Amino acid sequence: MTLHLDDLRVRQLGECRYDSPFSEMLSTKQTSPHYVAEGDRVLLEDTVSMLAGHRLPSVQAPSFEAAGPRRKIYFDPANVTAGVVTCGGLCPGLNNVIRGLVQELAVHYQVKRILGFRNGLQGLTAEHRDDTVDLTPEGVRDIHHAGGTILGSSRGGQDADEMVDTLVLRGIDIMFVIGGDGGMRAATYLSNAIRARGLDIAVIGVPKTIDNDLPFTDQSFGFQSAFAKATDFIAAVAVEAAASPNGVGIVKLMGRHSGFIASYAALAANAADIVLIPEVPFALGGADGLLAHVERQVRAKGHVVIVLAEGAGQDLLEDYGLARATDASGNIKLGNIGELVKESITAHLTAVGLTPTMRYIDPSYAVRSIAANAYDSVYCLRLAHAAVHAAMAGRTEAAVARWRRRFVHVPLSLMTSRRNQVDPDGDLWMSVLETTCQPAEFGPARERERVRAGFC
Ligand SMILES: Nc1ncnc2c1ncn2[C@@H]1O[C@H](COP(=O)(O)OP(=O)(O)OP(=O)(O)O)[C@@H](O)[C@H]1O
Ligand SMILES: O=P(O)(O)OC[C@H]1O[C@](O)(CO)[C@@H](O)[C@@H]1O
Ligand SMILES: [Mg+2]
Repeated sequence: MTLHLDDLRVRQLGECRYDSPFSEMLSTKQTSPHYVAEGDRVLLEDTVSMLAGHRLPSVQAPSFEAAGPRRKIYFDPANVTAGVVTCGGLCPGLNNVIRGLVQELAVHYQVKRILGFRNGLQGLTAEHRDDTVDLTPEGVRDIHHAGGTILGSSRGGQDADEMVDTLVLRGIDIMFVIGGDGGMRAATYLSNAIRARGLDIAVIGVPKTIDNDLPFTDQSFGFQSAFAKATDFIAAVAVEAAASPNGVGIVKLMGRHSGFIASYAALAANAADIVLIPEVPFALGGADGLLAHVERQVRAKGHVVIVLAEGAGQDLLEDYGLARATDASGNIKLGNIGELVKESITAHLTAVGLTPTMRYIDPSYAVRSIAANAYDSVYCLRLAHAAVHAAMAGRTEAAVARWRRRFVHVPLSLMTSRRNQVDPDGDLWMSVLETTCQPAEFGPARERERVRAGFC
């Protein structure tokens, strides 16, 4: 997919006529390594060869609008009502983002009315639209200490027109949607329905997901907290496996289509012998298969530690005739690859006279339900600030993201245009291979979905 400058332009509701509370502060600011001035842009690509590939002067090369406060804003803060919703799976930092949005809106822009819709997009249906929470700086003061979301979340589709009716009936001018790929898709549908009716409502997405599977963002918030927590479980399993005869430690982590949590947690723990992720298919049997490698590890070291993402090896489960079902949001329900790997290893090692001591942990919800760590807390707060500035300046159908360290506005359509995955040819996976010393492939090289490293 070749992206052009126009693909990266963000929609604006209209001319900015009101003075921003940040006007004075911005008057002397210029672009620096630590700041992108209003009107400047952030390049999509960051290598000389990728940039040169466009054969364009840098001002015409694909670039994102920089996020941040503007001197002039679109909405009159005195007349603004903002709405907030959190949707999809839990993720560390949801409460931090809610708190950041409320504080920025209320304290700096003096917005008086902020409504929290409950239980995800369900809260925007006719049935639930009046059951909102009034969000105030006092009310959200301490919420960032807790995991989850004070607003609740859910999966499952809602009618876009019904949701727009809710926004109109509740007088919403700005809607913040905090969600993953599904949430960004929902925000896009909502925006399309708003645009079709010619309404003056801004929709700003704040991308979240512990899977880190959203594109055009360096990392999604909560990811770092989640993989840090996962590291504890790998360390525990490694200790158990090392202290047991023929010890086999397995940790199954979330990661539906993307193995970022498994990869990062394995690198952080630096105790795994094998990492299995959805992006790299593997075979169980055969001289080069997973089971033979596990056997070699147990013979050589006396134990083995495996970290696997829940989405790994789903093709193997299909061989077992597993039906493909979907959840309420249309996401594929995965088969339990952890159980298959565990059972297969137990059977194999027993058959070769190495009866294993199995230590299997599936800490999924324990990893994503925690509060944000210090790094994510800062990140969430800054994303929230960027989201409020974007909305007050009349940007819409856009998400805020950090791209190559800078905060930027990304068109919603782009956020759902592809999936961020571990590139088997990229340097993250190379680090995993360097650390685990596992072979690049288990079994005959299989056809794998190519992950594109660049955008052109
Ligand atoms: N194509 C779509 N059109 C409209 N709404 C959608 C679409 N896809 C998802 N949604 C809605 O967005 C909400 C969140 O989606 P989903 O449950 O997939 O979680 P998510 O936002 O992807 O978060 P995560 O991946 O972190 O769990 C759900 O209410 C879902 O129905
Ligand atoms: O059990 P739930 O809520 O459907 O969530 C499970 C999914 O949510 C995620 O955490 C995020 O999409 C995935 O890693 C996982 O497959
Ligand atoms: Mg999702």
